[in-house]
Amino acid sequence: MASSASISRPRFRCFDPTNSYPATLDHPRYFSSAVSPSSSSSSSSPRENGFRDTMEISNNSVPKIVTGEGGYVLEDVPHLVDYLPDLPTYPNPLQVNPSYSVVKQYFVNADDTVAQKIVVHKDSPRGTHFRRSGPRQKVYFESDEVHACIVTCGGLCPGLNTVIRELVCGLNHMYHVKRILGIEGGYRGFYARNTIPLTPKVVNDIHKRGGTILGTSRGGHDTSKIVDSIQDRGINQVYVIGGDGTQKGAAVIFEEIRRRGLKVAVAGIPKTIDNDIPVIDKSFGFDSAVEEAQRAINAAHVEAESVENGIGVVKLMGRYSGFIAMYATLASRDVDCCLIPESPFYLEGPGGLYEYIEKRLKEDGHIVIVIAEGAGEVLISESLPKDEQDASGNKVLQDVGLWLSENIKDHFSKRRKMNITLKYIDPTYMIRAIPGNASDNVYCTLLAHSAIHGAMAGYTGFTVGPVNGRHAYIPFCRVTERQNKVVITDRMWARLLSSTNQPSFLDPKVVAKKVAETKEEDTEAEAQLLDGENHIEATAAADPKDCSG
Ligand SMILES: Nc1ncnc2c1ncn2[C@@H]1O[C@H](COP(=O)(O)OP(=O)(O)OP(=O)(O)O)[C@@H](O)[C@H]1O
Ligand SMILES: O=P(O)(O)OC[C@H]1O[C@](O)(CO)[C@@H](O)[C@@H]1O
Ligand SMILES: [Mg+2]
Repeated sequence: MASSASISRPRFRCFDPTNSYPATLDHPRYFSSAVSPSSSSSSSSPRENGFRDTMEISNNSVPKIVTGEGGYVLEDVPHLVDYLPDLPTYPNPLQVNPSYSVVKQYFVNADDTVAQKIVVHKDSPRGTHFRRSGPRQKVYFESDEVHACIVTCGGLCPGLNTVIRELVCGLNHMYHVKRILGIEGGYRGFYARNTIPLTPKVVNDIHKRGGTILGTSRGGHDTSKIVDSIQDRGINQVYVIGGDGTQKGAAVIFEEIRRRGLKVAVAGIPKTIDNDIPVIDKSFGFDSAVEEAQRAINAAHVEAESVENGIGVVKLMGRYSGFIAMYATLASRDVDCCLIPESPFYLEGPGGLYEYIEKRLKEDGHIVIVIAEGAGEVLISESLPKDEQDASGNKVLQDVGLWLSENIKDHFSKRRKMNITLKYIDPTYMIRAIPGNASDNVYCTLLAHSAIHGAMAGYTGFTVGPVNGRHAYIPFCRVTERQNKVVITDRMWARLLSSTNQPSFLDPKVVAKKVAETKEEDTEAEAQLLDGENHIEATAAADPKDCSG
């Protein structure tokens, strides 16, 4: 837990195993939450800079927490020397790379950490930080020793091929790595499929294509078979691209690798079109999806306004999080109603959806509704109960767009005897299959490079991603412990409501309850809103979470 900076304790130095100089965090306490700071079970390993007594690292994979003055907390990521203390280091080849050696301060300072909260009050604690990503002076792999592999898992997402390309080119161009394997067909490909040798030439123009050249899958995560395959093939850097399930799978692989004492770095690159991964500012592919969704919304609008009482319904992806629907709605300005999983709605009666549709039809002659695929889950499962799961254990959702369209037609044609024309558009898989747009492609480069620099520097068991605009290494557990969701008591959702003029579908008592719940449980969600708004009053405690369980 964050301790008061006023407590007097010895001045320690924070060890960064990848720089030749010690970091100088004031009064940090370097410990694992499972091992008391006074225990010294695993800290006696010699380090090349001689700082072996300045820290304690657990043999167990538990959060590495450094606390400092003013409520400063660093949630650090594992490093290979945590369990392989005698690893040699090498100068980073970028030191003599003509492109990079001229860049002032190209190497990341050992003390650099990235704050999770950037809106603070005068007396608020400094709060949680993550290790800043980027190249280190020293690396733990020689270039010709590296045997990397890349795997893509879960659903498709714009930009997947760009990340693959940038990993291959980055490893090759920056670190002269020649041996890179593509694992075909997701996790199961480690033990059930062939591998593809990846070179810059092979991946040269794959960023122009949607999907993943490696293929993907759900399910099939057999940890020991996967780690056997890694060990048998002599792979020592594993780059895993995928969503929350994939990052959980990567965490288990990392644990097994650590248990076997292998010199293998495991780096996760978060992929989620739904933007449901927490901590990071946003996920790659999200901007592309929002942009592509405009075409479907535009079509729905054109259809709806061309006929009498025209209703356009567009379904967008978002199993548990309505970010795509919310941002596509805000961007389009043609949408009259946006329905997302986080905001329950109802159809009948005063303040309900039917009443609102009728009002819009009377006033404007048409209405466009955007619905996220996970919205109205309670309503739909009441009328069409179904309990199916995909191979990864995710609930298979019914087609809420179709369900809503049928219900609207039924209500207005049969019960209200109104002549309506409804067009339902489901562009979900068309959106998911496009290549990344320009901004996502640049973002993918940064993610890939962060992952490469981290693995080369010996970090492992981490996910990369921007936190308040600065790229950081985030422990797996922090991105898998919960899902990122739209906070409907936040200003962004209020902006949407004021832009569409739709009812909130919530009575004031429910809103008050939501506000209370948000403050209690979901303090971090607010810290990484896409527009960068923070609610520090809800996060003042800044306690590091033990997400080891
Ligand atoms: N708890 C877990 N432990 C180990 N492996 C897991 C776990 N959850 C999911 N996986 C594995 O991760 C892979 C991807 O999971 P999943 O299908 O849920 O997609 P995802 O990564 O969450 O992406 P998407 O955003 O498309 O859903 C699958 O191969 C699955 O078996
Ligand atoms: O049809 P699939 O491959 O199961 O994917 C559908 C799911 O994948 C996602 O796009 C996440 O990748 C969800 O929005 C959606 O529910
Ligand atoms: Mg998932």
